[in-house]
Amino acid sequence: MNTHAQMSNIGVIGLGVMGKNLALNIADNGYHVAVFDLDHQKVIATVEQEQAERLADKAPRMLACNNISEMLNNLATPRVIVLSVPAGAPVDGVCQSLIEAGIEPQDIVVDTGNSLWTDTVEREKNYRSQFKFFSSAVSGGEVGARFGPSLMPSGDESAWKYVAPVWSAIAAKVDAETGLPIERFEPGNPVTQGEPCTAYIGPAGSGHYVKMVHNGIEYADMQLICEAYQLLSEAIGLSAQQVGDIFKRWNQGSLNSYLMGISAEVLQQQDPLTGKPLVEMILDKAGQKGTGLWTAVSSLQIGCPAPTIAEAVYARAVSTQKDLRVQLQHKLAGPQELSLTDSEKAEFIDNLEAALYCAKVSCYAQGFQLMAMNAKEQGWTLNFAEIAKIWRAGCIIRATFLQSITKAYQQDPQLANLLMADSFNQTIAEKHLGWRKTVAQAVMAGIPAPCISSALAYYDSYRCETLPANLLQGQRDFFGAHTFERTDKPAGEKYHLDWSAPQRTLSKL
Ligand SMILES: NC(=O)C1=CN([C@@H]2O[C@H](COP(=O)(O)OP(=O)(O)OC[C@H]3O[C@@H](n4cnc5c(N)ncnc54)[C@H](OP(=O)(O)O)[C@@H]3O)[C@@H](O)[C@H]2O)C=CC1
Ligand SMILES: O=C(CO)[C@H](O)[C@H](O)COP(=O)(O)O
Repeated sequence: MNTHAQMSNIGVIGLGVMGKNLALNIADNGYHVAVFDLDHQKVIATVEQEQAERLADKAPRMLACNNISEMLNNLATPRVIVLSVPAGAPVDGVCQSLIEAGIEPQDIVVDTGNSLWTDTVEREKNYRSQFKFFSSAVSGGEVGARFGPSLMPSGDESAWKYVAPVWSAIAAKVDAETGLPIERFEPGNPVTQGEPCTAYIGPAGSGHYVKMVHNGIEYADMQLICEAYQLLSEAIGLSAQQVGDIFKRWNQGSLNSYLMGISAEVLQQQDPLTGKPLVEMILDKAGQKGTGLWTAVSSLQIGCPAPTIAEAVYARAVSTQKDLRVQLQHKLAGPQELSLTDSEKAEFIDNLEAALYCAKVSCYAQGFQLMAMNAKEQGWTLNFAEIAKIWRAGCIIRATFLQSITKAYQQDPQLANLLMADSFNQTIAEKHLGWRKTVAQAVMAGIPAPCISSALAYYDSYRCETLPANLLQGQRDFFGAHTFERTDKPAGEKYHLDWSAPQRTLSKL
């Protein structure tokens, strides 16, 4: 990359939560960054933060731009411009401004937002003659963007070769042997050793698809933990503090994950206004920006079951219907509260730990299978061991567990489903009774656990050689002459029974 002293190496447009921190991270790694946002206060704040955090012996690395033309004029060529603006129309708005400001065909625009993957495919085609539209989905939130996110780049391979050194520098790092994150949260002192959590994913759109599924899994992972919280609170009456302690303990074992760790912290935070647990003062209406929904929609469109991800989206939807829940709470009959002895409570907690682990495997199995099926449809070759590897640090779903997924796909890159991997199905064999008891007790206590239970239904469905879809095909043939295949005849041969005729004759179509 050209590092002419007066020119910046990279431009960042959009200095919100992610863009500002990505810009600071890039500067920490020795690159000169030109920054722009519609809100000039954010430009000034970013430059001032770089100034405040920079070591005294270092030269400034952040250039404030008043407009996009100024940015283009101050970037070494070919120019690399990172977009960190909200997904949708703002991305095209900025691309249009870049065209008007004179961006050139060899320049590279990298969309790091949570764009819909099909939009990315279209943009790559639409902007091809004006510049190279590249994408690199990012996960890690504010802290990840600042000190090392997980990055999922895809698109033009020449663009990737050009930006790869920067991406490797700014990405989160893991220890190659253990797969554990190497973290340091010090401005001006980035982690330089270890394996970077970034890898070229594939053709345009594939990185955003993989990030979308990451977020779908994120939704399910979060909801699973929330269900555990509700079960521990309502079925056995633990306080938020006590649930936090259990989560901290689980976070030392096979359930270790960033989300488990932060959930414990949230549960144990005191409300500065009331002194009560903050979680009890937070309104139980969940927000969403769309990536979980897109994952569920994609699974339905492709016909790849991802019920736990879909249930996580529905759980957020039902949470927003607070008024209706308030009205119905006294109208709908429910069972009596569970009455458990101390030893039964201890067993309940152990079973729940097993249930969470098994449900997590089920949910990742759904996400990885979805990626595989869409990749097949799109003609992408995805490397699932690499995908699991780059999720081991930096991203929101980072977890020790991802090292086992990496190994499973390294052993068999063509694994049809994670449940086929012996490392997982053998562990589930040891734990599934706890999972089943948890679901049964949740049902008997009348406490909703849509993700824990749908993950079990998914698992059990794959244990069935025969599903009742035979009856379903019979129903379809009965009312709509939709035909059926027979178990004793070659696949593809269609049969129909004349249900309305007294003789009910069978015909081969
Ligand atoms: N927050 C997170 O944890 C994560 C977010 N993402 C994705 O990254 C992207 C950015 O997210 P985030 O930083 O949270 O969002 P923010 O809303 O915090 O920041 C977006 C910034 O872009 C600015 N902006 C909007 N339009 C333009 C434009 N045309 N030209 C210049 N600047 C513009 C906004 O300015 P203004 O406010 O004045 O409109 C704002 O400062 C989104 O796609 C998001 O989904 C991805 C991973 C994690
Ligand atoms: O991409 C992310 C992390 O990986 C974001 O945090 C995501 O925007 C969160 O999604 P939602 O607002 O729908 O919960």
